[in-house]
Amino acid sequence: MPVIRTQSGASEKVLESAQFISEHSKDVTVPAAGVKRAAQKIMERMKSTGYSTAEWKKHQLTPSVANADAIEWIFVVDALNFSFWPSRAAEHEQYTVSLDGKSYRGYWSLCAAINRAQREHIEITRASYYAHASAEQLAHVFRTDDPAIQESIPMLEERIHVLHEVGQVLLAKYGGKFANVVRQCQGSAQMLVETVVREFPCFRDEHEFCGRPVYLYKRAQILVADIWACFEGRGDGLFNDMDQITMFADYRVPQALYHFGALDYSPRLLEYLRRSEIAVQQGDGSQTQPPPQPGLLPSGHPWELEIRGNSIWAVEQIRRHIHASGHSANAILIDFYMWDYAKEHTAAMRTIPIHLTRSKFY
Ligand SMILES: Nc1nc2c(c(CN[C@H]3C=C[C@H](O)[C@@H]3O)cn2[C@@H]2O[C@H](COP(=O)(O)O)[C@@H](O)[C@H]2O)c(=O)[nH]1
Repeated sequence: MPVIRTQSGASEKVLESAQFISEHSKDVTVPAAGVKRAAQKIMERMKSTGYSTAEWKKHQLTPSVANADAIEWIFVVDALNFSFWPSRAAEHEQYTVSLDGKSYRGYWSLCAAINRAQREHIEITRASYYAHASAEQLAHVFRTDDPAIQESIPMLEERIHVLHEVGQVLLAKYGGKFANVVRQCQGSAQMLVETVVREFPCFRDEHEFCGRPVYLYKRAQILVADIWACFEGRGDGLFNDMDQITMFADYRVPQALYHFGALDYSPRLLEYLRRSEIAVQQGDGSQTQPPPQPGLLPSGHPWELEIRGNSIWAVEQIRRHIHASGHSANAILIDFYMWDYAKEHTAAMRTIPIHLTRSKFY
């Protein structure tokens, strides 16, 4: 019997936070013309490719079978699914993992590292392993192809802490299996998001904006969405309230939204981001321009929250426009499409600066 929700669920808190951020933003807006352009592009794509959850398992790195092992794989990946942003500009210096003759960077390098470990008979998706694995063992799992030229996986210490934290909770309370957490939520995506942020602190993507708490819950929502997509909305992936899940406020989809004109930045924010990017790219100290304020945009900075909150709000406006045009698409499929678009059009996206904060939240 599916759970009937009463108080506002986690994703409703996210959408309400996004609206509040958008209404109180000074440097980021959601232009209606860009929303319309993006909605039309997405509807064209959905008509031509029939974009659906079936796409999820087609990638060579995602599980090809929807079963209990896939849930544990998704949980470990989404617990670590943050901040692959390189600190140097040269692509060949970015953290890279190769598998079956292909090299992967960014999010896919994480998936490749997990799959490589499994090939090496390291039980990286078992809580009994990662809850207590040593820093050396995990540094080996997330090693680069070539430490001589490539930087290490960003934020390795945070990733080790995250694995220990989530693994020990799973062992103590859920028999070591995230599948048990899923099944306890009886088909409610909202309950699962709430349970994840309650039980696993590293998923608590919560901040303060204009003096009040705001909730973004990017990784907790993408975790639920990946399970839903992997199982194509059936079995353990059957949730009765998936349409409440919002866009996942990462650092790629904002680029695609800006590219479509569904997100716009003030001149001063754009100038800051561009200078920060130059500062980061010339990280060897030979900076031709004075660096912006000391350090980069700190995590939780109003500008970072304006970009993330308006991204969620922009996707919601796109979803409403698609719905008003007589088509249906939830925020998840719109998000997946925008993320894949950003990855396919990397060159075009490169001209669009993003906030360069590294954070374990996204
Ligand atoms: N909003 C949103 N953010 C997403 C994803 C995904 C992967 N999902 C795909 C996997 C299977 C399905 O086919 C999905 O399409 C990763 N990320 C985020 O991007 C950032 C990494 O970027 P780069 O450094 O360029 O690889 C990082 O914050 C990561 O958390 C998504 O779907 N939506």
